[in-house]
Amino acid sequence: MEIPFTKMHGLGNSYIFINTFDYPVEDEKLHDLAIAVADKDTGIGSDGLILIHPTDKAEVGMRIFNRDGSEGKNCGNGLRCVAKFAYEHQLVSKKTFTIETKAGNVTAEVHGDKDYVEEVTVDMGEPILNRSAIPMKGDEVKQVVAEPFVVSDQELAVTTVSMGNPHAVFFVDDINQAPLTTLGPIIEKDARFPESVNVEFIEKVNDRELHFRVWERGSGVTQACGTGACASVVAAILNQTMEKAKEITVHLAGGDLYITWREDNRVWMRGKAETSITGIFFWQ
Ligand SMILES: N[C@@H](CCC[C@H](N)C(=O)O)C(=O)O
Repeated sequence: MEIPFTKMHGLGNSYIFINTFDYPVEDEKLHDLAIAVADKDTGIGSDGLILIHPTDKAEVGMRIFNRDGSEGKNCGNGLRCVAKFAYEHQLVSKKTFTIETKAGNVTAEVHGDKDYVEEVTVDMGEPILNRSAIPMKGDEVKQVVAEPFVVSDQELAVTTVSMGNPHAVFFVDDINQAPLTTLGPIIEKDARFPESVNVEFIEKVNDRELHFRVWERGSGVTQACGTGACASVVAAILNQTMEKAKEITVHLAGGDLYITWREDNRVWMRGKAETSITGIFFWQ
């Protein structure tokens, strides 16, 4: 198969995008295709695969597959890239439009023009906080905030947030010492999270800034995670270390995102999206 693709990234969180308006791909091939394109040696190299697809539920649809071929329900960096692609390729004509995800519809606004969209703002919707909806095992509570969490003999405190996909957020004193590659993969697969979990470590810099590192479910360490940055700001506010309705700058490994948890309970994200390669992927 010769598959036309575009490689895009949000702050270094990179995906291979296939425009299925022009090039439909059969469902049963997507798991293997995601693994194939993501492979840096025999494929293109990325954190996964994203389909930009037609839908009657929104102006454009997005499906995201992690590096291991598993499907995620949401992807903040992917959404900004899909919005940029859709506007620059004239799949949509207005600067504000809806995108369908497996976690529901979101509204995106592009900043720039048809030749070059530089930034995108996305209304990421309301965070989901009930333990059972994360999902996380244990007695039902409305919010899991700074709950004791022992893993590999270490006593941590976890705050969990779903942005349509599950996140476990941990505060650290020094982001450079965060146990990303040691505890990240263990927490991802911890039995308390029946659907696995994305793992974030955050360090508060001041009332308006956070340092952030992520171990993503299905992809491992990535340079950035948009839903993770939203979840981390919600977690910081739930822990009463930051305030609602103020824009927080999240410093990710690949750059900055600007996140606000508004008084109406919706989380807004603003940040860059970039195109790096277009080409043809040859797949046997
Ligand atoms: N990188 C993404 C999230 C991708 C999906 C995630 N790994 C999952 O399985 O939930 C983002 O920018 O949000």
